Amino acid sequence: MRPEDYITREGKYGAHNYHPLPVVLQKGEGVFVWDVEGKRYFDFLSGYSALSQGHCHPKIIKALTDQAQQLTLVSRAFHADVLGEYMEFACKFFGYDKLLPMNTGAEAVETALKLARRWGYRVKGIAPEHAKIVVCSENFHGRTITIISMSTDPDSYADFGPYTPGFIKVQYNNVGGLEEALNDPDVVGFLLEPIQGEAGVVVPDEGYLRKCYDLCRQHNVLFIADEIQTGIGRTGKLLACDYENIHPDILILGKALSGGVTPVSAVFANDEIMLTIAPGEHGSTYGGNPLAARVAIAALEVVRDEHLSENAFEMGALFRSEMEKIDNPMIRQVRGKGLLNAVVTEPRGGKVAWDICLALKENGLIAKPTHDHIIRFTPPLVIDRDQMMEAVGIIKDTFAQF
Ligand SMILES: Cc1ncc(COP(=O)(O)O)c(CNc2cccc(C(=O)O)c2)c1O
Repeated sequence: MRPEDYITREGKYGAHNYHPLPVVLQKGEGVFVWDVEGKRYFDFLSGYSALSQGHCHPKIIKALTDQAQQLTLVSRAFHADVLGEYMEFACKFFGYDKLLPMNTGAEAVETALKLARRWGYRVKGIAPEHAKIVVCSENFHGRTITIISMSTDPDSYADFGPYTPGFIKVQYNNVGGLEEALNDPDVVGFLLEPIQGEAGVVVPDEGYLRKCYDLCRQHNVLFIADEIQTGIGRTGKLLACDYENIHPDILILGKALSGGVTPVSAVFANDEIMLTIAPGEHGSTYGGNPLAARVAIAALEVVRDEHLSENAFEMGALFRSEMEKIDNPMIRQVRGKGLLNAVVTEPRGGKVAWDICLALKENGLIAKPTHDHIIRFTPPLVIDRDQMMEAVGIIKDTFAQF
């Protein structure tokens, strides 16, 4: 089959809920993927930061295949030997009393919202049905109806109403907006991304996170960090919150928690919050399944043992310094932290970011625009200096074509 035949078949039998770049991938290893015709590409999207450990990392794949021949699922009706091992390992890894295991990021975000509301009623003492959660403009936390009820992006929420109530929207990176919102005594939590991923790698001002955290402390409001995209080494620290020495009351992780091998997400909190949910009040069929548990342990061990946070910090600095050398009127800004970076482009001569991504693909590197004009560059954190310089060369040569 030709690549276009694969694409046609997907379009014939699949929902049209994505607009992928016209490339059909068949194999992945480390920072590279190969298409059905055997052409190699640098993967500079990494499954939107899920593949931080690289494609098909041998240690994670071994954990998957070993466990797959042992025990894959028992449901939570029974115990499984590896679940407690994973819970202890991950809780100590991130410094929390407990975790609640789920599968997708959206499920973990929904879980965090339920924990915050439940804590608000049972601990803070908010009147029933009155709990409110503050969220940020241009947020992206997933695609469920409650989550898009928090969104300020019409592409996410239009014609999916009626919407879930109980959210106050404030301007991201604006401490005053949060301060005003926290005057409402019914607020139980503040949910944010430490760096906004889908908004186009929007990095808030230095000190923003710390000021918000301190305001939440002053008002007995839970600081809820969605680190699904920024977490687990992506920004050059284990968590983006580490840049400002903040320990979120509720931490939400997903994506790289399983190294892109199987859906694994988790919500971390200490007992005062986590134990407000009693047996039978929340969960999921696959949440915490033995396969997920074994894979997640391996994925975190890779981040630790291969020093991926530190590598992301160094390679990210190299990437941004090289990008800033490109003298091209289409480049308006280069921004990011660690290996969560983006190039903000300007349309020129009828060409836009999509055209640049098509040309990058032809030159052996795949990346995708977000919001039309922002190209996100997020390679696996295992990328080494030589690979980074080769990829930067492709990007420079491509911009030279525009
Ligand atoms: C910060 C953040 N929070 C929550 C989610 C939702 O995770 P799940 O997708 O696993 O439910 C994300 C997801 N991030 C993300 C980024 C780009 C595309 C897509 C997509 O839905 O195709 C998702 C995310 O980036």
